[in-house]
Amino acid sequence: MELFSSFAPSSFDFQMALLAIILMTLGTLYVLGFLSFNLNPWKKLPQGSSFIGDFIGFHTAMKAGKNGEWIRSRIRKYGPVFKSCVMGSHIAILTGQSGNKFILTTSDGIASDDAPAVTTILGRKSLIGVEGSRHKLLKGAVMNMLKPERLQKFIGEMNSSIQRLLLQELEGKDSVKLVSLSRRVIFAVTCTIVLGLPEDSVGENSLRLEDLLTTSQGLIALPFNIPGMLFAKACKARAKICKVIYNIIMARKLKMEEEKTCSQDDIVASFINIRDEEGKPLSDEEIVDNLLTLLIASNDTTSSLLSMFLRHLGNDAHVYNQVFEEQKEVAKAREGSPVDGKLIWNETQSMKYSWRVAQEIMRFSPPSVGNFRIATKDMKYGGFDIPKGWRMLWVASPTHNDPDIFEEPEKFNPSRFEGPSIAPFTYVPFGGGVRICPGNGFARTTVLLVIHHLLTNYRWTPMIHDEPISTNPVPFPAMDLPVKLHPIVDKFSS
Ligand code: HEM
Repeated sequence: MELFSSFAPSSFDFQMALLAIILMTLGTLYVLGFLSFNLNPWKKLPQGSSFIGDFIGFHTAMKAGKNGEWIRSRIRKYGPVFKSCVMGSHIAILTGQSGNKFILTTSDGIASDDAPAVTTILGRKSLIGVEGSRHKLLKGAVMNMLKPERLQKFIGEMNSSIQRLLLQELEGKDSVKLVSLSRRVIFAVTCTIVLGLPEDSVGENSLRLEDLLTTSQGLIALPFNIPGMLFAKACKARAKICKVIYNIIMARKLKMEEEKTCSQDDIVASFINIRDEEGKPLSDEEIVDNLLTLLIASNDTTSSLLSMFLRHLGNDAHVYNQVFEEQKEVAKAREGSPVDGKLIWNETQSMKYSWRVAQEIMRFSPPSVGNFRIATKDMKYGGFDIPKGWRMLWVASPTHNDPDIFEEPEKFNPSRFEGPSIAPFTYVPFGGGVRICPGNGFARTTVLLVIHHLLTNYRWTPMIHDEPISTNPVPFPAMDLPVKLHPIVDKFSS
Protein backbone atom coordinates (compact mmCIF):
# COMPACT_ATOMS: atom_id res chain seq x y z
CA MET A 1 0.00 0.00 0.00
CA GLU A 2 2.77 2.31 0.98
CA LEU A 3 4.50 1.35 -2.01
CA PHE A 4 1.36 2.03 -3.99
CA SER A 5 0.65 5.37 -2.24
CA SER A 6 4.22 6.47 -2.56
CA PHE A 7 3.93 5.81 -6.26
CA ALA A 8 0.52 7.27 -6.70
CA PRO A 9 1.46 10.84 -7.73
CA SER A 10 4.32 9.76 -9.94
CA SER A 11 2.11 7.02 -11.56
CA PHE A 12 -0.41 9.73 -12.44
CA ASP A 13 2.41 11.80 -13.97
CA PHE A 14 3.61 8.77 -15.82
CA GLN A 15 0.13 8.07 -17.25
CA MET A 16 -0.27 11.67 -18.30
CA ALA A 17 3.14 11.63 -19.92
CA LEU A 18 2.28 8.40 -21.74
CA LEU A 19 -1.01 9.86 -22.95
CA ALA A 20 0.80 12.95 -24.17
CA ILE A 21 3.34 10.83 -26.05
CA ILE A 22 0.57 8.75 -27.67
CA LEU A 23 -1.34 11.87 -28.70
CA MET A 24 1.79 13.49 -30.05
CA THR A 25 2.71 10.33 -31.98
CA LEU A 26 -0.78 10.04 -33.44
CA GLY A 27 -0.73 13.71 -34.29
CA THR A 28 2.66 13.40 -35.96
CA LEU A 29 1.55 10.31 -37.87
CA TYR A 30 -1.62 12.09 -38.97
CA VAL A 31 0.32 15.12 -40.16
CA LEU A 32 2.94 12.96 -41.89
CA GLY A 33 0.23 10.79 -43.44
CA PHE A 34 -1.70 13.86 -44.56
CA LEU A 35 1.45 15.38 -46.00
CA SER A 36 2.60 12.21 -47.68
CA PHE A 37 -0.88 11.65 -49.15
CA ASN A 38 -0.86 15.14 -50.56
CA LEU A 39 2.79 15.25 -51.52
CA ASN A 40 2.77 11.78 -53.06
CA PRO A 41 0.32 11.91 -55.96
CA TRP A 42 0.37 8.13 -56.62
CA LYS A 43 -3.05 6.81 -55.98
CA LYS A 44 -5.35 4.09 -57.06
CA LEU A 45 -6.84 4.16 -60.53
CA PRO A 46 -10.44 5.29 -60.92
CA GLN A 47 -12.77 2.30 -61.15
CA GLY A 48 -14.39 2.07 -64.59
CA SER A 49 -17.56 0.41 -63.35
CA SER A 50 -18.61 -2.77 -61.58
CA PHE A 51 -16.92 -6.11 -62.34
CA ILE A 52 -20.05 -7.65 -63.88
CA GLY A 53 -21.17 -4.39 -65.49
CA ASP A 54 -17.85 -3.94 -67.32
CA PHE A 55 -17.64 -7.54 -68.43
CA ILE A 56 -21.16 -7.61 -69.88
CA GLY A 57 -21.01 -4.02 -71.16
CA PHE A 58 -17.76 -4.48 -73.04
CA HIS A 59 -18.76 -7.79 -74.61
CA THR A 60 -22.19 -6.50 -75.66
CA ALA A 61 -20.58 -3.42 -77.19
CA MET A 62 -17.98 -5.57 -78.95
CA LYS A 63 -20.64 -7.81 -80.52
CA ALA A 64 -22.35 -4.70 -81.88
CA GLY A 65 -19.07 -3.32 -83.25
CA LYS A 66 -19.21 -0.51 -80.66
CA ASN A 67 -16.31 -1.37 -78.36
CA GLY A 68 -14.55 1.87 -79.35
CA GLU A 69 -17.61 3.88 -78.31
CA TRP A 70 -17.83 1.93 -75.05
CA ILE A 71 -14.23 2.85 -74.18
CA ARG A 72 -14.76 6.48 -75.18
CA SER A 73 -17.81 6.72 -72.91
CA ARG A 74 -15.61 5.50 -70.01
CA ILE A 75 -12.94 8.09 -70.88
CA ARG A 76 -15.57 10.85 -70.72
CA LYS A 77 -16.60 9.63 -67.24
CA TYR A 78 -13.27 8.68 -65.66
CA GLY A 79 -10.51 10.33 -67.71
CA PRO A 80 -7.85 8.87 -70.02
CA VAL A 81 -6.69 6.21 -67.57
CA PHE A 82 -8.95 3.98 -65.53
CA LYS A 83 -9.35 0.44 -64.35
CA SER A 84 -11.81 -2.03 -65.67
CA CYS A 85 -12.68 -5.73 -65.76
CA VAL A 86 -13.32 -6.15 -69.48
CA MET A 87 -11.83 -9.65 -69.66
CA GLY A 88 -12.89 -10.76 -66.19
CA SER A 89 -9.73 -9.59 -64.37
CA HIS A 90 -8.35 -6.21 -63.27
CA ILE A 91 -7.05 -4.20 -66.16
CA ALA A 92 -5.60 -0.71 -66.37
CA ILE A 93 -6.81 0.91 -69.58
CA LEU A 94 -4.42 3.63 -70.75
CA THR A 95 -5.61 5.79 -73.61
CA GLY A 96 -4.50 8.76 -75.68
CA GLN A 97 -1.15 9.40 -77.33
CA SER A 98 0.79 9.17 -74.06
CA GLY A 99 -1.05 6.03 -72.91
CA ASN A 100 -0.28 4.32 -76.23
CA LYS A 101 3.33 5.46 -76.08
CA PHE A 102 3.77 4.32 -72.47
CA ILE A 103 2.50 0.78 -73.12
CA LEU A 104 4.06 0.36 -76.55
CA THR A 105 7.52 1.62 -75.67
CA THR A 106 8.16 0.75 -72.01
CA SER A 107 10.29 -2.38 -71.79
CA ASP A 108 11.23 -2.25 -68.10
CA GLY A 109 8.18 -3.47 -66.19
CA ILE A 110 5.83 -4.18 -69.07
CA ALA A 111 5.77 -7.57 -70.83
CA SER A 112 3.52 -9.44 -73.25
CA ASP A 113 0.27 -10.82 -71.95
CA ASP A 114 0.76 -14.27 -70.49
CA ALA A 115 -2.94 -15.20 -70.29
CA PRO A 116 -3.38 -19.00 -70.55
CA ALA A 117 -5.61 -18.65 -73.63
CA VAL A 118 -2.88 -16.71 -75.47
CA THR A 119 0.04 -18.98 -74.55
CA THR A 120 -1.97 -22.15 -75.28
CA ILE A 121 -3.32 -21.01 -78.64
CA LEU A 122 -0.29 -19.19 -80.05
CA GLY A 123 2.12 -21.56 -78.30
CA ARG A 124 4.69 -21.09 -75.53
CA LYS A 125 7.39 -20.20 -78.04
CA SER A 126 5.43 -17.70 -80.11
CA LEU A 127 7.30 -14.48 -80.77
CA ILE A 128 4.24 -12.64 -79.48
CA GLY A 129 4.87 -14.02 -75.98
CA VAL A 130 8.66 -14.04 -75.73
CA GLU A 131 10.84 -11.13 -74.67
CA GLY A 132 14.36 -9.77 -75.11
CA SER A 133 16.90 -11.44 -77.36
CA ARG A 134 14.57 -14.33 -78.33
CA HIS A 135 11.95 -11.85 -79.50
CA LYS A 136 14.59 -9.93 -81.41
CA LEU A 137 15.81 -13.08 -83.16
CA LEU A 138 12.34 -14.27 -84.23
CA LYS A 139 11.02 -10.82 -85.11
CA GLY A 140 14.18 -10.14 -87.12
CA ALA A 141 13.59 -13.25 -89.23
CA VAL A 142 9.97 -12.28 -89.90
CA MET A 143 10.77 -8.62 -90.65
CA ASN A 144 13.50 -9.72 -93.00
CA MET A 145 11.11 -11.89 -94.98
CA LEU A 146 8.36 -9.27 -95.12
CA LYS A 147 10.44 -6.15 -95.85
CA PRO A 148 9.72 -4.29 -99.12
CA GLU A 149 12.78 -5.66 -100.95
CA ARG A 150 11.66 -9.23 -100.24
CA LEU A 151 8.00 -8.52 -101.00
CA GLN A 152 9.07 -7.35 -104.45
CA LYS A 153 10.38 -10.86 -105.05
CA PHE A 154 7.07 -12.49 -104.07
CA ILE A 155 4.73 -9.96 -105.60
CA GLY A 156 4.55 -11.56 -109.06
CA GLU A 157 3.54 -14.87 -107.47
CA MET A 158 1.06 -13.12 -105.14
CA ASN A 159 -0.50 -11.30 -108.05
CA SER A 160 -1.02 -14.39 -110.20
CA SER A 161 -2.23 -16.39 -107.21
CA ILE A 162 -4.84 -13.70 -106.41
CA GLN A 163 -5.97 -13.53 -110.06
CA ARG A 164 -6.37 -17.32 -110.20
CA LEU A 165 -8.22 -17.49 -106.90
CA LEU A 166 -10.66 -14.74 -107.87
CA LEU A 167 -11.34 -16.40 -111.20
CA GLN A 168 -11.97 -19.76 -109.50
CA GLU A 169 -14.28 -18.15 -106.94
CA LEU A 170 -16.23 -15.79 -109.17
CA GLU A 171 -16.38 -17.09 -112.72
CA GLY A 172 -19.97 -17.71 -113.82
CA LYS A 173 -21.46 -16.52 -110.49
CA ASP A 174 -24.07 -13.79 -110.23
CA SER A 175 -23.81 -13.37 -106.46
CA VAL A 176 -21.16 -13.90 -103.79
CA LYS A 177 -20.57 -13.35 -100.09
CA LEU A 178 -17.63 -10.99 -99.95
CA VAL A 179 -16.54 -11.71 -96.36
CA SER A 180 -16.12 -15.44 -97.00
CA LEU A 181 -14.42 -14.65 -100.30
CA SER A 182 -11.98 -12.26 -98.59
CA ARG A 183 -11.18 -14.81 -95.90
CA ARG A 184 -10.52 -17.60 -98.42
CA VAL A 185 -8.30 -15.44 -100.63
CA ILE A 186 -6.24 -14.01 -97.74
CA PHE A 187 -5.86 -17.48 -96.21
CA ALA A 188 -4.68 -19.01 -99.46
CA VAL A 189 -2.21 -16.20 -100.15
CA THR A 190 -0.80 -16.34 -96.61
CA CYS A 191 -0.39 -20.14 -96.80
CA THR A 192 1.26 -20.13 -100.20
CA ILE A 193 3.44 -17.07 -99.78
CA VAL A 194 4.26 -17.11 -96.06
CA LEU A 195 4.36 -20.87 -95.57
CA GLY A 196 5.50 -21.66 -99.10
CA LEU A 197 2.79 -24.31 -99.58
CA PRO A 198 1.74 -25.46 -103.03
CA GLU A 199 -1.73 -24.02 -103.83
CA ASP A 200 -3.42 -27.44 -103.89
CA SER A 201 -2.34 -28.21 -100.32
CA VAL A 202 -4.63 -25.52 -98.92
CA GLY A 203 -8.02 -27.17 -98.57
CA GLU A 204 -9.97 -30.13 -97.26
CA ASN A 205 -7.06 -32.54 -96.89
CA SER A 206 -4.53 -30.18 -95.48
CA LEU A 207 -4.65 -26.71 -93.99
CA ARG A 208 -8.29 -25.74 -93.53
CA LEU A 209 -9.50 -22.17 -93.05
CA GLU A 210 -12.26 -23.44 -90.73
CA ASP A 211 -9.61 -24.86 -88.38
CA LEU A 212 -7.73 -21.56 -88.35
CA LEU A 213 -10.91 -19.60 -87.57
CA THR A 214 -11.79 -21.98 -84.72
CA THR A 215 -8.22 -21.77 -83.39
CA SER A 216 -8.30 -17.94 -83.42
CA GLN A 217 -11.56 -17.90 -81.44
CA GLY A 218 -9.67 -19.69 -78.65
CA LEU A 219 -7.76 -16.45 -78.02
CA ILE A 220 -10.87 -14.80 -76.61
CA ALA A 221 -12.52 -17.88 -75.09
CA LEU A 222 -12.60 -18.77 -71.40
CA PRO A 223 -9.59 -21.09 -71.08
CA PHE A 224 -11.43 -24.24 -69.95
CA ASN A 225 -10.47 -27.30 -71.91
CA ILE A 226 -13.85 -28.98 -71.38
CA PRO A 227 -15.23 -30.98 -74.33
CA GLY A 228 -17.82 -29.01 -76.28
CA MET A 229 -16.59 -25.61 -75.06
CA LEU A 230 -15.10 -23.09 -77.50
CA PHE A 231 -11.63 -23.31 -76.00
CA ALA A 232 -11.54 -27.12 -76.27
CA LYS A 233 -12.62 -26.87 -79.92
CA ALA A 234 -9.89 -24.28 -80.50
CA CYS A 235 -7.24 -26.55 -78.96
CA LYS A 236 -8.37 -29.45 -81.15
CA ALA A 237 -8.30 -27.32 -84.30
CA ARG A 238 -4.88 -25.98 -83.28
CA ALA A 239 -3.53 -29.50 -82.94
CA LYS A 240 -4.70 -30.31 -86.49
CA ILE A 241 -3.01 -27.23 -87.96
CA CYS A 242 0.18 -27.83 -85.99
CA LYS A 243 0.39 -31.38 -87.32
CA VAL A 244 0.24 -30.11 -90.90
CA ILE A 245 2.81 -27.40 -90.18
CA TYR A 246 5.09 -29.91 -88.47
CA ASN A 247 4.94 -32.17 -91.55
CA ILE A 248 5.78 -29.19 -93.77
CA ILE A 249 8.86 -28.47 -91.65
CA MET A 250 10.01 -32.09 -91.66
CA ALA A 251 9.58 -32.38 -95.44
CA ARG A 252 11.48 -29.12 -95.94
CA LYS A 253 14.32 -30.17 -93.65
CA LEU A 254 14.65 -33.43 -95.56
CA LYS A 255 14.67 -31.60 -98.88
CA MET A 256 17.30 -29.16 -97.64
CA GLU A 257 19.47 -32.04 -96.47
CA GLU A 258 19.15 -33.86 -99.77
CA GLU A 259 19.81 -30.76 -101.88
CA LYS A 260 22.49 -29.52 -99.44
CA THR A 261 20.94 -26.10 -99.93
CA CYS A 262 17.52 -24.51 -100.00
CA SER A 263 15.86 -23.71 -103.30
CA GLN A 264 12.83 -22.12 -101.59
CA ASP A 265 13.36 -18.68 -100.15
CA ASP A 266 10.48 -18.26 -97.71
CA ILE A 267 9.75 -17.89 -94.03
CA VAL A 268 9.91 -21.65 -93.38
CA ALA A 269 13.45 -21.78 -94.78
CA SER A 270 14.29 -18.66 -92.84
CA PHE A 271 13.12 -20.17 -89.51
CA ILE A 272 15.04 -23.39 -90.24
CA ASN A 273 18.22 -21.49 -91.06
CA ILE A 274 18.43 -18.92 -88.26
CA ARG A 275 20.73 -19.45 -85.29
CA ASP A 276 20.62 -17.84 -81.87
CA GLU A 277 23.59 -16.16 -80.15
CA GLU A 278 24.85 -19.58 -79.06
CA GLY A 279 24.69 -20.85 -82.64
CA LYS A 280 21.70 -23.10 -81.89
CA PRO A 281 18.83 -23.55 -84.38
CA LEU A 282 15.17 -23.10 -83.43
CA SER A 283 13.43 -26.18 -82.05
CA ASP A 284 10.66 -27.75 -84.15
CA GLU A 285 8.12 -26.59 -81.55
CA GLU A 286 9.40 -23.03 -81.89
CA ILE A 287 9.07 -23.09 -85.67
CA VAL A 288 5.55 -24.59 -85.48
CA ASP A 289 4.39 -22.01 -82.90
CA ASN A 290 5.73 -19.13 -84.94
CA LEU A 291 4.34 -20.24 -88.28
CA LEU A 292 0.95 -20.70 -86.61
CA THR A 293 1.32 -17.24 -85.03
CA LEU A 294 1.92 -15.71 -88.46
CA LEU A 295 -1.16 -17.44 -89.88
CA ILE A 296 -3.34 -16.23 -87.00
CA ALA A 297 -1.90 -12.70 -86.92
CA SER A 298 -2.26 -12.26 -90.66
CA ASN A 299 -5.57 -13.86 -91.43
CA ASP A 300 -8.32 -12.15 -89.43
CA THR A 301 -6.72 -8.70 -89.53
CA THR A 302 -6.10 -8.59 -93.28
CA SER A 303 -9.47 -10.21 -94.12
CA SER A 304 -11.15 -7.63 -91.88
CA LEU A 305 -9.49 -4.72 -93.67
CA LEU A 306 -10.40 -6.16 -97.08
CA SER A 307 -14.02 -6.95 -96.11
CA MET A 308 -14.57 -3.54 -94.52
CA PHE A 309 -13.04 -1.87 -97.59
CA LEU A 310 -15.43 -3.79 -99.89
CA ARG A 311 -18.37 -2.93 -97.61
CA HIS A 312 -17.46 0.76 -97.77
CA LEU A 313 -17.18 0.71 -101.57
CA GLY A 314 -20.71 -0.71 -101.77
CA ASN A 315 -22.10 2.11 -99.60
CA ASP A 316 -20.17 5.14 -100.81
CA ALA A 317 -20.46 5.89 -104.54
CA HIS A 318 -18.07 8.87 -104.35
CA VAL A 319 -15.24 6.84 -102.85
CA TYR A 320 -16.04 3.88 -105.12
CA ASN A 321 -15.69 6.06 -108.24
CA GLN A 322 -12.34 7.47 -107.17
CA VAL A 323 -10.90 4.07 -106.27
CA PHE A 324 -12.27 2.65 -109.52
CA GLU A 325 -10.71 5.46 -111.60
CA GLU A 326 -7.34 4.91 -109.94
CA GLN A 327 -7.45 1.17 -110.55
CA LYS A 328 -8.60 1.67 -114.16
CA GLU A 329 -5.64 4.00 -114.77
CA VAL A 330 -3.23 1.38 -113.40
CA ALA A 331 -4.72 -1.32 -115.67
CA LYS A 332 -4.65 1.03 -118.68
CA ALA A 333 -1.01 2.01 -118.13
CA ARG A 334 -0.05 -1.66 -117.98
CA GLU A 335 -1.54 -2.50 -121.41
CA GLY A 336 1.20 -3.96 -123.60
CA SER A 337 3.97 -3.89 -120.97
CA PRO A 338 5.64 -7.11 -119.86
CA VAL A 339 4.16 -7.86 -116.43
CA ASP A 340 6.93 -8.59 -113.94
CA GLY A 341 7.40 -8.21 -110.18
CA LYS A 342 8.95 -4.75 -110.50
CA LEU A 343 6.02 -3.41 -112.51
CA ILE A 344 3.43 -4.85 -110.12
CA TRP A 345 5.32 -3.46 -107.15
CA ASN A 346 5.43 0.02 -108.72
CA GLU A 347 1.72 -0.27 -109.52
CA THR A 348 0.77 -1.06 -105.92
CA GLN A 349 2.93 1.85 -104.76
CA SER A 350 1.04 4.15 -107.14
CA MET A 351 -2.40 3.18 -105.71
CA LYS A 352 -2.17 6.09 -103.29
CA TYR A 353 -5.85 7.01 -103.05
CA SER A 354 -6.91 3.37 -102.61
CA TRP A 355 -4.45 2.96 -99.73
CA ARG A 356 -5.66 6.18 -98.10
CA VAL A 357 -9.17 4.70 -98.19
CA ALA A 358 -7.78 1.59 -96.46
CA GLN A 359 -6.09 3.82 -93.85
CA GLU A 360 -9.35 5.65 -93.20
CA ILE A 361 -11.18 2.30 -92.91
CA MET A 362 -8.62 1.27 -90.25
CA ARG A 363 -9.05 4.59 -88.44
CA PHE A 364 -12.78 3.94 -88.14
CA SER A 365 -12.61 0.17 -87.61
CA PRO A 366 -9.12 -0.90 -86.54
CA PRO A 367 -8.72 -4.64 -87.29
CA SER A 368 -6.86 -4.91 -84.00
CA VAL A 369 -8.75 -3.19 -81.15
CA GLY A 370 -5.45 -2.87 -79.24
CA ASN A 371 -3.71 -5.39 -77.02
CA PHE A 372 -2.95 -6.46 -73.50
CA ARG A 373 0.32 -6.34 -71.63
CA ILE A 374 1.19 -7.31 -68.10
CA ALA A 375 2.92 -5.22 -65.41
CA THR A 376 5.93 -7.24 -64.22
CA LYS A 377 6.55 -4.79 -61.36
CA ASP A 378 4.64 -2.01 -59.63
CA MET A 379 4.28 0.75 -62.17
CA LYS A 380 3.25 4.37 -62.04
CA TYR A 381 1.52 6.17 -64.87
CA GLY A 382 -0.19 9.55 -65.06
CA GLY A 383 -0.26 9.89 -61.28
CA PHE A 384 -1.72 6.44 -60.69
CA ASP A 385 -0.41 3.15 -59.35
CA ILE A 386 -0.57 0.06 -61.53
CA PRO A 387 0.24 -2.89 -59.27
CA LYS A 388 2.50 -5.75 -60.36
CA GLY A 389 0.54 -8.54 -62.05
CA TRP A 390 -2.20 -6.26 -63.44
CA ARG A 391 -3.02 -6.40 -67.12
CA MET A 392 -2.72 -3.19 -69.10
CA LEU A 393 -4.60 -2.45 -72.31
CA TRP A 394 -3.73 -0.01 -75.08
CA VAL A 395 -6.55 0.81 -77.48
CA ALA A 396 -6.53 2.36 -80.93
CA SER A 397 -9.96 3.95 -81.13
CA PRO A 398 -9.63 6.85 -78.59
CA THR A 399 -6.85 8.61 -80.53
CA HIS A 400 -8.37 7.57 -83.89
CA ASN A 401 -11.54 9.46 -82.92
CA ASP A 402 -10.01 12.41 -81.10
CA PRO A 403 -11.08 15.70 -82.80
CA ASP A 404 -7.82 17.34 -81.66
CA ILE A 405 -5.89 14.79 -83.72
CA PHE A 406 -8.30 14.01 -86.58
CA GLU A 407 -10.52 16.94 -87.54
CA GLU A 408 -14.20 15.96 -87.71
CA PRO A 409 -13.40 12.36 -86.84
CA GLU A 410 -16.96 11.20 -87.59
CA LYS A 411 -16.47 12.04 -91.30
CA PHE A 412 -15.02 9.49 -93.71
CA ASN A 413 -12.23 11.48 -95.29
CA PRO A 414 -9.29 9.60 -96.85
CA SER A 415 -7.58 12.89 -97.76
CA ARG A 416 -6.61 13.38 -94.09
CA PHE A 417 -3.78 10.92 -94.80
CA GLU A 418 -2.41 13.08 -97.66
CA GLY A 419 -0.78 15.78 -95.58
CA PRO A 420 2.21 15.88 -93.28
CA SER A 421 2.66 12.73 -91.29
CA ILE A 422 0.42 12.13 -88.32
CA ALA A 423 1.85 12.52 -84.79
CA PRO A 424 3.46 9.31 -83.48
CA PHE A 425 1.31 6.97 -81.34
CA THR A 426 -1.96 8.61 -82.43
CA TYR A 427 -2.74 6.49 -85.50
CA VAL A 428 -1.90 2.95 -84.43
CA PRO A 429 -3.67 0.27 -86.53
CA PHE A 430 -0.37 -1.60 -86.71
CA GLY A 431 0.66 -0.85 -83.12
CA GLY A 432 4.05 0.74 -82.43
CA GLY A 433 7.37 0.36 -80.64
CA VAL A 434 9.22 -2.91 -80.46
CA ARG A 435 6.07 -4.98 -81.08
CA ILE A 436 4.96 -3.07 -84.18
CA CYS A 437 3.30 -5.30 -86.77
CA PRO A 438 5.83 -6.79 -89.21
CA GLY A 439 3.02 -7.63 -91.70
CA ASN A 440 2.05 -4.04 -92.59
CA GLY A 441 3.58 -4.15 -96.11
CA PHE A 442 2.31 -7.66 -96.82
CA ALA A 443 -1.24 -6.68 -95.78
CA ARG A 444 -1.10 -3.51 -97.88
CA THR A 445 0.14 -5.35 -100.97
CA THR A 446 -2.40 -8.19 -100.67
CA VAL A 447 -5.38 -5.91 -100.08
CA LEU A 448 -4.48 -3.57 -102.93
CA LEU A 449 -3.97 -6.45 -105.37
CA VAL A 450 -7.36 -7.97 -104.51
CA ILE A 451 -9.03 -4.55 -104.81
CA HIS A 452 -7.35 -4.04 -108.18
CA HIS A 453 -8.47 -7.34 -109.70
CA LEU A 454 -11.97 -7.16 -108.25
CA LEU A 455 -12.67 -3.59 -109.34
CA THR A 456 -11.26 -3.94 -112.81
CA ASN A 457 -13.28 -7.10 -113.49
CA TYR A 458 -16.57 -6.69 -111.56
CA ARG A 459 -19.09 -4.21 -110.32
CA TRP A 460 -21.33 -5.24 -107.45
CA THR A 461 -24.48 -4.21 -105.63
CA PRO A 462 -24.88 -4.97 -101.91
CA MET A 463 -27.88 -7.17 -101.12
CA ILE A 464 -28.15 -5.64 -97.60
CA HIS A 465 -28.14 -1.86 -97.40
CA ASP A 466 -25.54 -0.48 -94.95
CA GLU A 467 -24.86 -3.90 -93.47
CA PRO A 468 -24.15 -3.75 -89.70
CA ILE A 469 -20.68 -4.48 -88.33
CA SER A 470 -19.92 -7.12 -85.74
CA THR A 471 -16.65 -7.10 -83.76
CA ASN A 472 -15.66 -10.41 -82.23
CA PRO A 473 -13.01 -9.09 -81.57
CA VAL A 474 -12.14 -8.17 -85.17
CA PRO A 475 -14.63 -6.04 -87.13
CA PHE A 476 -16.47 -7.67 -90.05
CA PRO A 477 -19.73 -6.99 -91.89
CA ALA A 478 -22.13 -8.97 -89.71
CA MET A 479 -24.01 -10.82 -92.45
CA ASP A 480 -21.12 -11.94 -94.68
CA LEU A 481 -21.65 -9.08 -97.16
CA PRO A 482 -23.74 -10.77 -99.87
CA VAL A 483 -23.63 -8.88 -103.21
CA LYS A 484 -24.95 -9.21 -106.76
CA LEU A 485 -22.05 -9.45 -109.19
CA HIS A 486 -21.87 -7.81 -112.60
CA PRO A 487 -18.79 -8.72 -114.69
CA ILE A 488 -17.20 -5.78 -116.52
CA VAL A 489 -17.00 -6.66 -120.18
CA ASP A 490 -15.03 -3.73 -121.54
CA LYS A 491 -12.60 -2.78 -118.76
CA PHE A 492 -11.69 0.65 -119.98
CA SER A 493 -14.99 2.03 -121.18
CA SER A 494 -17.08 1.75 -117.97
C1 HEM B 1 -4.41 -5.14 -91.83
C2 HEM B 1 -3.64 -6.11 -91.36
C3 HEM B 1 -2.97 -6.13 -90.03
C4 HEM B 1 -3.19 -5.36 -88.92
C5 HEM B 1 -4.18 -4.22 -88.75
C6 HEM B 1 -2.27 -5.81 -87.89
C7 HEM B 1 -2.18 -5.25 -86.62
C8 HEM B 1 -1.22 -5.60 -85.70
C9 HEM B 1 -1.01 -4.94 -84.44
C10 HEM B 1 -1.83 -3.78 -83.90
C11 HEM B 1 0.04 -5.54 -83.82
C12 HEM B 1 0.68 -5.12 -82.50
C13 HEM B 1 0.04 -5.82 -81.35
C14 HEM B 1 0.65 -5.45 -80.02
O1 HEM B 1 1.10 -4.33 -79.80
O2 HEM B 1 0.65 -6.32 -79.16
C15 HEM B 1 0.47 -6.62 -84.67
C16 HEM B 1 1.49 -7.48 -84.35
C17 HEM B 1 1.87 -8.54 -85.17
N1 HEM B 1 1.43 -8.79 -86.45
FE1 HEM B 1 0.04 -7.77 -87.46
N2 HEM B 1 -1.53 -6.84 -88.40
C18 HEM B 1 -1.91 -7.06 -89.70
C19 HEM B 1 -1.38 -7.98 -90.57
C20 HEM B 1 -0.37 -8.86 -90.29
C21 HEM B 1 0.22 -9.78 -91.22
C22 HEM B 1 -0.16 -9.89 -92.70
C23 HEM B 1 1.17 -10.50 -90.54
C24 HEM B 1 2.10 -11.58 -91.03
C25 HEM B 1 2.21 -12.01 -92.24
C26 HEM B 1 1.17 -10.00 -89.17
C27 HEM B 1 1.99 -10.48 -88.17
C28 HEM B 1 2.09 -9.90 -86.92
C29 HEM B 1 2.98 -10.40 -85.88
C30 HEM B 1 3.90 -11.62 -85.98
C31 HEM B 1 2.84 -9.54 -84.79
C32 HEM B 1 3.56 -9.63 -83.44
C33 HEM B 1 4.77 -8.72 -83.43
C34 HEM B 1 5.53 -8.74 -82.13
O3 HEM B 1 5.02 -9.23 -81.11
O4 HEM B 1 6.65 -8.24 -82.14
N3 HEM B 1 0.23 -9.01 -89.06
N4 HEM B 1 -0.28 -6.62 -85.81
